[in-house]
Amino acid sequence: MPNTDFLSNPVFVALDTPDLKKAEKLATILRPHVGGIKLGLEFFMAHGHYGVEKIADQGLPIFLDLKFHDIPNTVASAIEALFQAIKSPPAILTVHTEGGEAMMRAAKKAADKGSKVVGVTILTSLDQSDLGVIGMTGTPESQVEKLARLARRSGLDGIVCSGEEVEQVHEEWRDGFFVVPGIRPADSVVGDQKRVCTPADALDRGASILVIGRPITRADEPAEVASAIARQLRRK
Ligand SMILES: O=c1ccn([C@@H]2O[C@H](COP(=O)(O)O)[C@@H](O)[C@H]2O)c(=O)[nH]1
Repeated sequence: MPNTDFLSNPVFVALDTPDLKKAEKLATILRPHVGGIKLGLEFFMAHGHYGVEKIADQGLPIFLDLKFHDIPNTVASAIEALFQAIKSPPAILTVHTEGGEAMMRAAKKAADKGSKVVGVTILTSLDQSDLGVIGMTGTPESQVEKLARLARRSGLDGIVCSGEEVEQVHEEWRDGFFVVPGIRPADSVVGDQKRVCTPADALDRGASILVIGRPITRADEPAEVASAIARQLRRK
């Protein structure tokens, strides 16, 4: 069974690097200060399930953020292949909600061996004007609400959304699991994120876990930043 012991510290640090040694070093120094580790496409492309297992050996729950988006058969087969290859299933997996209901159902069924499956709604790097350019009408909030309903109806465990929408969605889906990236402690560099929120605000609004990458991993002292965030969240 996957390690889901992340409720004591809701911070999942995103180790977004293709460098296995660097990821292992960061995992080692951050392990006492975070609740889990998020690995994404650039790490998986470079090291596959072998790399995921190396990081999982450090004992923290793994959120494998591969954002599956394809037809139902392909997504289900990809998840089954992952589960056959990997020693133990990741605690959390992602699919794109825009893949539709049948795809989400197939993903959840394939992942039934123990991973939570959450649906990515509107990426936190997009704002209202970006949605207009790709032909989406409505605000990010209204799109996220609509996609959250679809994810829930499709049997997913929860969604990925920004701190700007999580309160509203949590009101409607009380037992949903809400993953919130786009987290920026006050004064940190926003970079390519557009819908951002501080760690404390995201938690107050109903986030289940917070995904934090560069504000921690690119700090001069990553462990100090992670530990300060954990202390701040514990005081709440
Ligand atoms: O909407 C989304 C979905 C996923 N992410 C991922 O979260 C981290 C954020 O990293 P930062 O360095 O803290 O910006 C990254 O791995 C993304 O792939 C997201 O940002 N937004």
